[in-house]
Amino acid sequence: MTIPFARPRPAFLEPSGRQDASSRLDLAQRPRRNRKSEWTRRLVRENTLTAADLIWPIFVMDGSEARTPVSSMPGVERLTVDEAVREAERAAGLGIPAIALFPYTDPVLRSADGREALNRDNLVCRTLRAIKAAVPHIGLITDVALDPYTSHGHDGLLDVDGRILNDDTVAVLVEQALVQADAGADVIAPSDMMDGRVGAIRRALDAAGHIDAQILAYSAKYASAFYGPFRDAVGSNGCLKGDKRTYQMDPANGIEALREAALDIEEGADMLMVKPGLPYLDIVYRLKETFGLPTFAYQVSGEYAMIEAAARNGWLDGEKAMMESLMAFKRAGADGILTYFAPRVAEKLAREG
Ligand SMILES: NCc1[nH]cc(CCC(=O)O)c1CC(=O)O
Ligand SMILES: [Mg+2]
Repeated sequence: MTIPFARPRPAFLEPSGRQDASSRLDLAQRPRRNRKSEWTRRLVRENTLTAADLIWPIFVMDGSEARTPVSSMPGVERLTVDEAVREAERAAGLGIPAIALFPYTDPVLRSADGREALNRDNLVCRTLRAIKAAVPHIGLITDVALDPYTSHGHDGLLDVDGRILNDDTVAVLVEQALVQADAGADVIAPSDMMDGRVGAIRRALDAAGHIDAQILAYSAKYASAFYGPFRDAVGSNGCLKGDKRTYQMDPANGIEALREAALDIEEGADMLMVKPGLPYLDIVYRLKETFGLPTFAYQVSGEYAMIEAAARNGWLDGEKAMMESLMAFKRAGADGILTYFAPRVAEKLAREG
């Protein structure tokens, strides 16, 4: 009996190991040809990842000559200012263009109004000055939001009923941005998701003479479970009451991200950020396609933790997963990635050329 379309002799039965001509498909296009060996795979590769694509977020803390591990982010440590300077030197040597600073604020310095954010001698300002003095050529990015400084863990001010006061918060964020720019921040990155803060910050920076201070707007920042380990790292987990869904975006929304970005651009944003990263690659793609501004993605703490945890359990190849995840951002159109993997990736790229 003949079976329609069946091949008389499957190729794998040929003792020579060669394909039997009668089993050959008549294909004009065989995309696999371009993948047949490493040289051609390299030749046809559409995207590349280099150290210049990386922004390294680091956690700073008070004290000197010390590092403390962040338990939910294996391999990540909080650094005292002097150690942060050392790491900034290392990053610059590896070709990483910029560092983003996040402070672990002593609980006694946290208050309902987050006033430590405006202290010209706070941890972030001291770190900015120390790195600027020692490593003048690395870009310094600071986060504008009140959550590292508030006793309730929210990014803004609350009224008596626990509601966020948008416009009063913006007034404080403007002051926070000025304090950071005065201390040497090159890029001001509002991550708070208040309405109107980019415009207010732009006007205030310009009025104060910080015309060249860039604004990296966290335009599409989602209310995400993937920030958990970060809140550990900056010590706001214990104090956060409720959630951030009245200001951070609903993970179900995509078109809204376009609107948020359009507003931030009108208000003066130089660069856009999408956060988290991997679960929101569609947003990265749409923002880049629609606006064409430099667009970054934040591979957040939970994304880092997932890869690290699986790798440390032997469940996946951590280094390969790290590289693949970062390449995915480039493929989606990101100009760069904020990632806790930054120094590891840069070292790997330097090793492998
Ligand atoms: N302004 C807060 C802020 N800035 C960066 C992150 C998260 C980054 C990460 O998870 O790595 C958060 C967390 C939050 O919104 O609660
Ligand atoms: Mg907005």
